Amino acid sequence: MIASVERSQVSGEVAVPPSKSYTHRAITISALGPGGSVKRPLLSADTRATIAAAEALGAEIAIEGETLAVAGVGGRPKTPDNVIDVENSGTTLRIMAAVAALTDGAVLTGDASIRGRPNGPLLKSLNDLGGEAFSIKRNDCAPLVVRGKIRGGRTVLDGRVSSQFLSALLISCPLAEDEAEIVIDGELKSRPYAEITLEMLEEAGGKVETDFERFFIQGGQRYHLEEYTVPGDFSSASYLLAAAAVTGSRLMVRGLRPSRQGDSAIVSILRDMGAKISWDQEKGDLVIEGGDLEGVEVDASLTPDLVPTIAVLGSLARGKTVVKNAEHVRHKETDRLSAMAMELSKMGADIEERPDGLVIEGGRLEGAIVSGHHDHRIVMALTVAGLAAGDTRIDTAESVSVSYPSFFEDMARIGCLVEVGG
Ligand SMILES: O=C(O)C1=C[C@@H](OP(=O)(O)O)[C@@H](O)[C@H](O)C1
Ligand SMILES: C=C(OP(=O)(O)O)C(=O)O
Repeated sequence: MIASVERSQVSGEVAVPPSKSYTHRAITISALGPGGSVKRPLLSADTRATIAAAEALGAEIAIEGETLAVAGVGGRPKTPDNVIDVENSGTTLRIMAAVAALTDGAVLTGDASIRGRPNGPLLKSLNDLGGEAFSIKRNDCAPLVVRGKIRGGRTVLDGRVSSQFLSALLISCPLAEDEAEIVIDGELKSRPYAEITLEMLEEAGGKVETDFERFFIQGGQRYHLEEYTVPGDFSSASYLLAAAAVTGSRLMVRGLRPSRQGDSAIVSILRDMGAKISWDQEKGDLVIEGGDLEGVEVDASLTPDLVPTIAVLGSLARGKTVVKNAEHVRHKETDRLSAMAMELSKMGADIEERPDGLVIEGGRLEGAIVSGHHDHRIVMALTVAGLAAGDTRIDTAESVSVSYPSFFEDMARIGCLVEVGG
């Protein structure tokens, strides 16, 4: 589908969708215990893939209005009858591969993007912990074959590629028989996502001891996540906030309470760039007023999903914006450093791709025909660019369903001139 965006202002108020990362974890951890209810979950393509995978592993999950009623497996996931298709969701692939390593085994695969994303460190660790796991094509990518059962033991995990490998092991190891020790090699990228995993495990009674270099996990644990309400998503919020910032508009964004989500850094990044922000943290209401923006330097190690948004903000700000420490942003739905450099260049941006980031000399953007690369975050970021530039067409717009299915409806409701069709 093509999204056509015209120059426009935004106004009024909008509520952010629920967090994708918390929803994945709430479903999985609830499904691994006796079950319970997950309230206000994000229902998107990625989280539906997690629901389907949890069902394949023996849980029963019913969507009842704004709640998921989960009947769990009580610590013993069952061997799936069929291949698990995670579609476009890296989080689902990594977490469910480790959960499948508690069963007799499974085959996991997904769409073309998933079949190009790396899993080497996770496969190594599952083998170190007593399981058997390999990539059919021997390229570390899906299709993956996982055979049980991990028992425990010690493994060294490369932290530089994705935190999802660690999150996956943190969720599965407590249910294995013996104690496990995970030692992180190199800088742990995207650490806040591992912190979200630990927070959710703690909610469910799971215990992990760590100084973030080593993780000690007792075996034979059980989870119980009786009821959990999913918080708002700061990565999704970044597009709404950026839309106000680049168009000089005033917007109230609701559903944003302080959170472990690393992407809550979007608030301080926008402040640093010169946007006026007032935030009632208790209510979760944030009011932003855009205007002239200044370039910033951002270390994206902890916040990879903000990079497309920051690239657009930097292209429209005065002066230089530098994004660094973002090598891992190349291993997402697409290589997002290369995709953003390519597409924003078509809109007239002065943007240079570096091995670990982007250097942008801000200025104006012009309308153009651009590609969303089948990547939800590229599509949403380019929509924001189109709001400032006008006359912009973005292909593969349907991919917003991965994390923010009502994105275009929400944008239209706050005044964005956008039409989706074809
Ligand atoms: O665990 C998670 O929920 C996620 C972890 C991050 O990935 P990496 O750890 O691979 O950087 C992030 O980019 C992704 O959108 C969601
Ligand atoms: C990279 C993302 O998710 P995942 O890794 O789950 O595909 C994302 O949502 O930007």
